[in-house]
Amino acid sequence: MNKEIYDVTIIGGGPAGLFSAFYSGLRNMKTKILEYQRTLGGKIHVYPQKMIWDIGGLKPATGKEVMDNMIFQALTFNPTVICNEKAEKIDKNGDLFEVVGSSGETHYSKTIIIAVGSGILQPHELEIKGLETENIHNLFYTVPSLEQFMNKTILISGGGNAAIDWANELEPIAEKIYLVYRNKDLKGHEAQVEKLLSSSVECIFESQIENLHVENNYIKEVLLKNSAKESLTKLNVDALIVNHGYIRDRSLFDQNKLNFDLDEYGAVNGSNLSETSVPGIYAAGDIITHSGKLHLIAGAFQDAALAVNQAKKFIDPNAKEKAMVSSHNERLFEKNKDLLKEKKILG
Ligand SMILES: Cc1cc2nc3c(=O)[nH]c(=O)nc-3n(C[C@H](O)[C@H](O)[C@H](O)COP(=O)(O)OP(=O)(O)OC[C@H]3O[C@@H](n4cnc5c(N)ncnc54)[C@H](O)[C@@H]3O)c2cc1C
Repeated sequence: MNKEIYDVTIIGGGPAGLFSAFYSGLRNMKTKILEYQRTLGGKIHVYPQKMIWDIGGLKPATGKEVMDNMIFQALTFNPTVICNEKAEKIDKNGDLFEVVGSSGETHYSKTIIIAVGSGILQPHELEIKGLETENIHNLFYTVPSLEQFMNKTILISGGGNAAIDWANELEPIAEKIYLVYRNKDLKGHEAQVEKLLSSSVECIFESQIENLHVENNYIKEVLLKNSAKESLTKLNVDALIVNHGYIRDRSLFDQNKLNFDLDEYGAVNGSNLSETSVPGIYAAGDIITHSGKLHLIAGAFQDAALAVNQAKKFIDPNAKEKAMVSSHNERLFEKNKDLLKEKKILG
């Protein structure tokens, strides 16, 4: 059997995995990315139309714009990308790591970067006794585009950050927004909660969805039950958006034959150089916790560059500690010439 061996296999194609792929290319490493979802981008797929302000040097951009740029950058050095592939377990055989994927394929690698974020995220689905909800066309678990909700009457169910953010973002364009939450106090960031409570969004607290009236696979009416008063209210809606949190699949660590040091929440206890407790395996992004951890995209980038530098040294102890800055990096010389010509700086 022909075993294709990679210098680094990156598990997860979100911000941490994507920047790891760019950086490992910069360091001339043969790179593979494994991603469970159909497409790269990670959890930014949950908020493609939210504005992101806190990435250094970048103008405010939507999640989708940031994601597209990160994917473009990650592909600079042509890594092998395998989507629809869940990494199910990691073993070690001699000097090589073996990642077993859901396709049945084994991926061979000298080092690994774990960039699985909070794991594979699946939304908690709405459960109504006796009702199949799968084929309902106007029931949503994410907001793929704001436009489709223009001038619509929308009910949002949930009281966490995502539900509150969606309500705030849809408020200026929707006809009417209701937000229903089973508790009294919303759980989101203070500023966003304040914004919501002073907006036209009608909040219905201590209430939950009791039933849906569905015609031809479209919800026409939602029945809400108030748990304090035991009363029922009917709402006519054009769309229902549900955010009741996510199921996080971190089964990659279930067998944990390699003895990863994990914290009580299942995150990898690592060093602030992105090392895990297993030599040759590094971690980056939301999955790793260390004393300098920054749970932002910018923090994922820093973890990723450090993880790649450590992986490079693991394979070749004589390798330089870090890559040359990109403006001097020899792998970019030719590309730089073309870009400078495009910008008419070079003739
Ligand atoms: C609503 C919301 C708004 C946010 N806003 C901002 C913001 O404005 N600015 C900011 O800096 N940050 C923001 N964040 C945080 C930011 O999105 C995360 O810090 C960042 O996505 C972490 O990147 P990651 O690559 O570590 O993980 P993720 O983005 O979660 O990517 C992990 C990837 O790994 C894949 N994966 C998981 N397990 C496996 C497996 N076993 N096999 C194969 N693939 C697997 C997943 O499918 C996923 O694609 C926000 C987060 C949320 C939820």
